[in-house]
Amino acid sequence: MLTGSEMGVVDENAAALGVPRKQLMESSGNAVAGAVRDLADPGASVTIVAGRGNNGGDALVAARFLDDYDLRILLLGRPETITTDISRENWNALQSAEYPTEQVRDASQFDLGDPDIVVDAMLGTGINGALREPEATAAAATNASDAAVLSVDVPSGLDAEDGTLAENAVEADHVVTFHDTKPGLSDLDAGVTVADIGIPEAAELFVERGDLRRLTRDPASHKGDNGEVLVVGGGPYTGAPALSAQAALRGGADLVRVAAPELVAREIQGYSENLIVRPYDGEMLAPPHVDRLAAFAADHDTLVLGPGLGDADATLAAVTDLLERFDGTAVVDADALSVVPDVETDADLVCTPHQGELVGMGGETSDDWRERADLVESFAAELGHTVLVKGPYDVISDGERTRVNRTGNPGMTVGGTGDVLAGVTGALACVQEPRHAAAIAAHAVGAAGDAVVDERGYGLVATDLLDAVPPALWADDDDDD
Ligand SMILES: NC(=O)C1=CN([C@@H]2O[C@H](COP(=O)(O)OP(=O)(O)OC[C@H]3O[C@@H](n4cnc5c(N)ncnc54)[C@H](O)[C@@H]3O)[C@@H](O)[C@H]2O)[C@@H](O)CC1
Ligand SMILES: [K+]
Repeated sequence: MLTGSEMGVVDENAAALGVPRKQLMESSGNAVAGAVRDLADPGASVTIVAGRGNNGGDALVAARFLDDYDLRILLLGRPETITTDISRENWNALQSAEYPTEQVRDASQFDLGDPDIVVDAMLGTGINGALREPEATAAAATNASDAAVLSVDVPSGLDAEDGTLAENAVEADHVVTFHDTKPGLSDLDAGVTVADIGIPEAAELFVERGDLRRLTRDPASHKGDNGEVLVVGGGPYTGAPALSAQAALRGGADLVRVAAPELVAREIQGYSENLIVRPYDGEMLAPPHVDRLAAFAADHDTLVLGPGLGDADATLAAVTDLLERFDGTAVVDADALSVVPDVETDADLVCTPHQGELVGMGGETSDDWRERADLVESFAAELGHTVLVKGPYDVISDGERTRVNRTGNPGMTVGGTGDVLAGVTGALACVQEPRHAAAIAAHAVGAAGDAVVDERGYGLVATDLLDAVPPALWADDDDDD
């Protein structure tokens, strides 16, 4: 099952793979026509009630496949108010080809007549709230008629995010939905058909720009609403935690703090005035620090644990202890990864190993990315956490669902890029499910690296990625919806 917004992600991923939505609309329309044929023989009267969005567009396409039926095509509203280019193009095609179209300029003009079939294409996944006019009147007339009602994608009035049905929704007898079923459809007293509209499986497997649609930023949000990240790192190394923390800021977090040993805290602060550094005594993380750190960590949305910590026994013991006392989301990277297989924690972990670290954790790898994807999935299931294995094809899995990211380039084998990835993942995990955070971060950091190399060639360094992360996350690349 896919929600309406998940469907938007998949559909834009399909476009990124070269299968644009207009092609999908053609398939959807064909599927709608097929469903009409299943209900009545040629010659039957079919009234298409089309809204102004892409749901209506699907039915406008269907009309061209139903030349042997007695058609009426009603557009709810004026053609100038059609909301998408592809729907408008399909409307214009019907005009040019002299199909029997009519415009319903306001609800009082709506006359459904007495057709054998009503194709309900008023509203699909783009609905918001109860039906407004003229859809409300059209839905009431549809519900009152004796016609068989075939709804396109969802009955108009069904919210495909949560499956709730508006009180004035269309009462469908049949639904032809696209690609996958939607929330709420199984509760209806209607026959539901799922039509394959030619979305490649890769649109769900590969992380593509459609995944960036999950990122939203509330215009009314306040400092903190977009995430507070605590980076626990540093000791033997200072650059790594500074990179992760700056990357978390570039990844959209509001507040990023670094907890680091006193010995190196000033040095870490010295890299950037954007960082807030909280020192703890000594020169490396050790068990006596955990009490204070655990309390501090609880005030943050996510923890990024590992960058530059080193692998001293005392440090790893402290990492274990900290994870056992934490119940939020933690991105675990670098030396901290080695404790994960044995740790008992209520936290949701996102582990970000490269293939060497994966093997060190007890996972298996393979040169073949498909095989590796399967291995990572099993390993994530075994751990009970999300795993992002870095490589030319990054594999992200929570043990049940597995994604593959293909951005990035050989210039990114340089040190520090993993710290950047951990930081961006930590930021995104403040506002996304862990698996989405990891997938989007892998995609964006890889794309940032690609942008830097496109511009300047190889020889990139990790700090180059920082500036390139925001456009890779938020640049609006949307073509047509
Ligand atoms: N996303 C996808 O993968 C695909 C989507 N397709 C179709 O596109 C549909 C979604 O299209 P859109 O996003 O354009 O949205 P819709 O066609 O569902 O509706 C959008 C329009 O409805 C208006 N509207 C919203 N709430 C309303 C309410 N309560 N009362 C009256 N009007 C309201 C909006 O202002 C907007 O003009 C899907 O349901 C499906 O039929 C297909 O063409 C193929 C692929
Ligand atoms: K509909």
